Amino acid sequence: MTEPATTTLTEPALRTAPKVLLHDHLDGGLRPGTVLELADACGYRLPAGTEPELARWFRDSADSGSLERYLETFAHTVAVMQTPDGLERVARECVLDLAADGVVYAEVRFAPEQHLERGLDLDSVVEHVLEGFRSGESAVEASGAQPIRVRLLLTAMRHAARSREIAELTVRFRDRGVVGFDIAGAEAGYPPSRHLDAFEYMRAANAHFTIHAGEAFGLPSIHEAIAFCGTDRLGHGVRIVDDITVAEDGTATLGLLANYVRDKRIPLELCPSSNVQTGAVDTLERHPFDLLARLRFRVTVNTDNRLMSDTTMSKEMMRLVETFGYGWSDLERFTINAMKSAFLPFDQRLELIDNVIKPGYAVLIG
Ligand SMILES: O=c1[nH]cnc2c1ncn2[C@H]1C[C@H](O)[C@@H](CO)O1
Ligand SMILES: [Zn+2]
Repeated sequence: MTEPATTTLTEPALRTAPKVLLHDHLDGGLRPGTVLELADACGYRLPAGTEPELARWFRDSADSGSLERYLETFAHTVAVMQTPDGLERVARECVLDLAADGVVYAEVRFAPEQHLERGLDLDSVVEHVLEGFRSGESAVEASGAQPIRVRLLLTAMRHAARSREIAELTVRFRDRGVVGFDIAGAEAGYPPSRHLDAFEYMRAANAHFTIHAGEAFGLPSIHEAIAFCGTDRLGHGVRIVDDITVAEDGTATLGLLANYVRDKRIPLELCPSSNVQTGAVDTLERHPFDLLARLRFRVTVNTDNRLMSDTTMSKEMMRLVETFGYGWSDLERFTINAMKSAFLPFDQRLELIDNVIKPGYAVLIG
């Protein structure tokens, strides 16, 4: 009897592998064609008039080397997500696009406070997005494709002052598809401890949250997110590498904070392409992903903003494969890391690991 052969690791093969996505912004993942159509419908002026031009505009503008300038591009996606139809369509297409890429579980986030410009209130903004998710999930199921589960995280903008309200909104919707809370936006000058009462509220409610930290700003921001705010996960957290010294012979020495993050298995939501675009790292080759993976940090692979980075989960994984030489077993480990770190109840995480992820990679590994 011949051994089953290992499937060659190509991008099309990777699209068939079960993938888990923890860090993806709803307003960073629109289809360029949808941005154009929605802008047309509401009379909003965009910086480009055709799909390829607009796709390129987002990617090039996001390639700025600065988080602040990267974030400016979101004005154009947020502008077309102000109506029930706009929100539902974007949410539905997000689910369809992730499913087509082989994602089996995703936590997608957005900031409801940015979608009130045309009279919607916070609760209805969330309801429309959840409706779009449900519609997308049903369409995937009806098509006979591999099912996908998509849950929502609610983000508060760190420069604003609505985090407590958004934390309460998260808890209000906890049984209807919202599984966690986050803060995002420019990091420098807006430390996570500014939003302490929101995090204390979440902890008192036994509810989950993640914090964008250690992206544009270094260790102090990660320290605050963990020690003062009690975050469950780190959004990016890539600058934890500043607390690791690597000697010429390759031996790594971890500082107190890096040790704590590794000991406590605090998940790192790493977003390789986005990190290069915002200047959090110089190049993909110099991304600490591989060092952190070898040191057995709880690393996960994420897209951050599929439109701005012109990426997908399969592309992000393929870039890591090409840069660091990973094989199927590594990708399976990163996927299981992500599933273990999801804000779903434990039994559902286990079920996806045992019944979907492991069997999926077993076929590919051969
Ligand atoms: O990588 C990021 N860092 C900080 N903030 C971000 C990042 N990507 C997107 N955002 C912001 C811009 C969006 O409008 C907001 C909510 O999704 O979150
Ligand atoms: Zn992000």
